[in-house]
Amino acid sequence: MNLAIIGTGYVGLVTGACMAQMGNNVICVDIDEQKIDKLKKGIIPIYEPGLEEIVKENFKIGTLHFSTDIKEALNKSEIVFIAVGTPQGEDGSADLQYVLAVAKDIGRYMTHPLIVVDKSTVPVGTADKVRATIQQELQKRLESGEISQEKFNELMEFDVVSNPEFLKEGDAVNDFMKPDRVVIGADNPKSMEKLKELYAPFTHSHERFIGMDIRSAELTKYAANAMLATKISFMNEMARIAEAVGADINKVRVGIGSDRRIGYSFIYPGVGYGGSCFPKDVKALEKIALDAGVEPKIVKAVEEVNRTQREYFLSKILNRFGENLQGKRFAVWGLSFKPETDDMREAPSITIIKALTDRGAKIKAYDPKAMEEAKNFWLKNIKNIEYFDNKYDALNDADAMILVTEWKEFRSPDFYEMQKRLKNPIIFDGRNQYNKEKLQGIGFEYYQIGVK
Ligand SMILES: NC(=O)C1=CN([C@@H]2O[C@H](COP(=O)(O)OP(=O)(O)OC[C@H]3O[C@@H](n4cnc5c(N)ncnc54)[C@H](O)[C@@H]3O)[C@@H](O)[C@H]2O)C=CC1
Ligand SMILES: O=C(O)[C@H]1O[C@H](OP(=O)(O)OP(=O)(O)OC[C@H]2O[C@@H](n3ccc(=O)[nH]c3=O)[C@H](O)[C@@H]2O)[C@H](O)[C@@H](O)[C@@H]1O
Repeated sequence: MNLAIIGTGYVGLVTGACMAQMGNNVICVDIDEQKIDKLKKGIIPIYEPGLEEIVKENFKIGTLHFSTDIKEALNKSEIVFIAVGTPQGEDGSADLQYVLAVAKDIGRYMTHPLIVVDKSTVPVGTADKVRATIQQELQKRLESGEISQEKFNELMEFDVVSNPEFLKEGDAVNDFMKPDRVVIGADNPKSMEKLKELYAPFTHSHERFIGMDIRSAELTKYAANAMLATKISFMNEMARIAEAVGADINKVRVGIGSDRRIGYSFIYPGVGYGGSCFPKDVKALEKIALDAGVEPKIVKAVEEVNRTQREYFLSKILNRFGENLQGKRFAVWGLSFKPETDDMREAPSITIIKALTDRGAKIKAYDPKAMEEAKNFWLKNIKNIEYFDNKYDALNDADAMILVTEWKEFRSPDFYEMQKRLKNPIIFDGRNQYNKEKLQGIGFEYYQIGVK
């Protein structure tokens, strides 16, 4: 099929590349000219495992195109995906300005009735707003004489469908290619059939294809993210309880995860969830509920536990070194919000590094992929930070090492090399990566989450 994907970020680029890989003809559109120029030169603006290969391959064979011209892209397509950002607005709700700007463009430039698929995470009722925005633009075109009544009637056959995306960064291509499910919210059976056909190669059988009404599909996305965030906050609260009563959260995790009704995934305690989605989506769901007159007690608590989890981790460092950190140096391993990505949005490392440098500490940072992002943007205003190309070099003369992101290369480091480099053999592990007995046995002072 001929597809246009509007917004070439984490979701748009992965969707475009994977759709092209399955034999569709795809045009990826973005308003960011630099991004599109880079992509045309084969430079992938984000780090996402496996993405570069399929982008280059499909670009080369001509199934994947990049453009800043939405008009032309709409002209050549039968389905258009909206995959632009929906950041947190001032009152906590999702900011729809980018989605509605695309809807406006669609109404303005559509030359035949399109199926408009909303892939961005949006509040319940947004599909209606997208539909209304497109209709308004068509009406204007009719009134100005740009299109005839006949053409207007034809264009009004367009449809809006909800298709929330569930991929996670760091494994996005895999998630898109082999999804647990594809959710489509559509009122029109013809659009539902079309989307079923488009997604058939990804869902193999139709069992993974879940069709529903639009509002349920929109809410499904928030419910999924909030449920995953709830699991994490629950475990972070449990970790604090475990530590207070002298239990070991690592053992408790295995003890409960073995119950298939609970499962092992998303029950890893840590420094709190970050990233571009959980924080904003939990907040947006809270707003959706309040606007609908429902008090979202669990959702609020999930957010509160997450916020205070970073403080709980920080307090371990402050209890050990005191509130005044003048003259102290800390090596930080891991800056991105999770492994296998260079994304720094809402990364716990930002809060932790700011809190330490505000108290006078110097930071020696290392991350396998996110250092450029950190240096040029997210940690740009922090003076007392130095970046190293090697995880061991960051340790030299540091008072302690702080592990914030659990990249694979941190899993089994050379502890003797670490001891040689560090001023004090002290580790604050925000992701429970190591064995306490083993580390203590070789002379480390080791602090982790949920273990005294
Ligand atoms: N990042 C993720 O892992 C996931 C994100 N989502 C949702 O998908 C949506 C997109 O997220 P990301 O890909 O992370 O965002 P992003 O910020 O990486 O990319 C958005 C892109 O849209 C472009 N854009 C903005 N306005 C435009 C316009 N009028 N025309 C064309 N392009 C425009 C921006 O320049 C940017 O390149 C959000 O609603 C997010 O909540 C859903 C699932 C996973
Ligand atoms: O809507 C979205 O954008 C996406 O949000 C998350 O994906 P993502 O944020 O990319 O990454 P996750 O693997 O979910 O991690 C989110 C945060 O939770 C933390 N986490 C995760 C799992 C866990 O057990 N413990 C934990 O602290 C991670 O460190 C990270 O900071 C969801 O997993 C995706 O399904 C969803 O599509």
